[in-house]
Amino acid sequence: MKIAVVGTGYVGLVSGACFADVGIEVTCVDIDQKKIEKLKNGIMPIYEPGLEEIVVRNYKSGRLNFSTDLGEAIQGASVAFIAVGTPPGEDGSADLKYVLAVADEIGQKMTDYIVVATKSTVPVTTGEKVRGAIKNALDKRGSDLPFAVASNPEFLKEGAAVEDFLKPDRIVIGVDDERAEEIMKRLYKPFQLSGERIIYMDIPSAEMTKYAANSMLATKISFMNDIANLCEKVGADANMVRKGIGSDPRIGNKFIYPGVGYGGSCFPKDVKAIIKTAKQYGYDLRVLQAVEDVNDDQKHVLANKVKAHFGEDLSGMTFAMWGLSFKPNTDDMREAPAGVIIDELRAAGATVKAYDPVAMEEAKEHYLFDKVTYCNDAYDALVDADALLLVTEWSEFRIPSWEVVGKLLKNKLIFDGRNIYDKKYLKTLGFEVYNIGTK
Ligand SMILES: NC(=O)C1=CN([C@@H]2O[C@H](COP(=O)(O)OP(=O)(O)OC[C@H]3O[C@@H](n4cnc5c(N)ncnc54)[C@H](O)[C@@H]3O)[C@@H](O)[C@H]2O)C=CC1
Ligand SMILES: O=C(O)[C@H]1O[C@H](OP(=O)(O)OP(=O)(O)OC[C@H]2O[C@@H](n3ccc(=O)[nH]c3=O)[C@H](O)[C@@H]2O)[C@H](O)[C@@H](O)[C@@H]1O
Repeated sequence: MKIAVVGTGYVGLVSGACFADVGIEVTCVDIDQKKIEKLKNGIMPIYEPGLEEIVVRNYKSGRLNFSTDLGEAIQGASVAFIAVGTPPGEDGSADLKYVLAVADEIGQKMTDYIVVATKSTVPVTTGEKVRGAIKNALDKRGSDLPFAVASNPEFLKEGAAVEDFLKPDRIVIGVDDERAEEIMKRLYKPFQLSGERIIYMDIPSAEMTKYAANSMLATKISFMNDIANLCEKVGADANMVRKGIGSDPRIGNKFIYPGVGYGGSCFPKDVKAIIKTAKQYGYDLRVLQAVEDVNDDQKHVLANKVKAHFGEDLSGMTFAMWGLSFKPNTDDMREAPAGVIIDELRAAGATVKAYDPVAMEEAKEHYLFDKVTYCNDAYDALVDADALLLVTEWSEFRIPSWEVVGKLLKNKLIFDGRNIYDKKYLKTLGFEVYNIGTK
């Protein structure tokens, strides 16, 4: 079986490599020539654990190819996945220009029946727009080649993307064409090792499922951040409360970790987009508006604690920051809370020395530029700093040498934005620790 994956980013590259790994012939397509050249030379454009190994292995075996030529890639392919970005437009709605450009190009270049499956996160009705764009392009050619559209939203998490793709909780397929359903069933057979994991539904429901899933997860996080902030005020311990509620399977113990707010390329944009969709239909998603508001505020919580300790004016002060990426195990800086915290500290007159195990190049080139001093290692960031701010919970930050930390910092003072440090233990070592609602 042969497929094309158009858009070779976090989702397209991982999906393409994983499909190739189970024996499918895959061509990953991108308009970014440099990215394609890098991949052909075994250089990964993103950091994702386990990705390099399966990309290189499958490229060498010939099952995985990289190209900038969409027309060639879809020749003989049963499915063309659209996996390009859907960034927020100015009004918060998902910008579909990349998705529809690909649909148009497929319509221009297809030569046989093909299933065009949208993997990008797209609002309800996009399936119809994709169908329209392909049909339009075919009409312009005077062609009536048959095709089908499908919605196949992706649920992988960055930092665990390969694992998530190879062992999905579920595979959602929105489809309204029997032939297309059969093709998708065959394609996903290798991922169904234990039991039936495909959920078939109509296309709008599949599109909505993706937004509902991300919105629910974002809701859990904002809810817990709100509760943790209250815990702090009333003298309760958010860690204990988290354990206490998480043990109820109806609530579950995942995604209820308070912190400095959710970031990343998806929760912020998808929550905005679904709110916008609802507005277009005259409906107010009040819960999700609150989720977004709480998250916007939560990104300021750590800097506010710094100011509550030192005062509003931080002129001449230096802060060490451990972690820049929006979560561990990724170099992705999109909507990373670190950016908001850095801006706030700088606006109050402070300077920031930062260290992140993998995201510093990305931060330097695309997001933070020269807003911070980038350090060689975690300890280097502490030299002459007035306090340490833990922003991303990379494993290597969990058990540092407290003796060294205490010697390098000017004050034994820590602002722990992810609740990874034991406040009581550190107190015995002479550290003062502020965190998100735990004792
Ligand atoms: N990043 C993630 O963890 C997840 C993302 N998604 C969704 O998947 C979609 C893609 O997200 P990412 O992979 O993060 O985006 P990305 O920005 O990493 O990658 C998109 C790629 O598409 C390419 N592209 C743009 N226009 C093109 C065209 N006309 N032809 C060929 N290539 C083109 C870009 O050059 C880029 O390499 C988004 O809708 C996102 O919401 C869904 C689940 C997880
Ligand atoms: O649509 C997407 O792109 C993806 O969005 C999220 O994945 P991702 O953004 O990669 O990472 P998450 O692990 O979900 O973390 C998102 C943010 O929430 C924060 N978070 C997560 C969990 C938690 O308990 N507390 C918390 O603050 C993380 O620090 C991070 O900033 C979803 O988990 C994926 O299922 C989905 O496919």
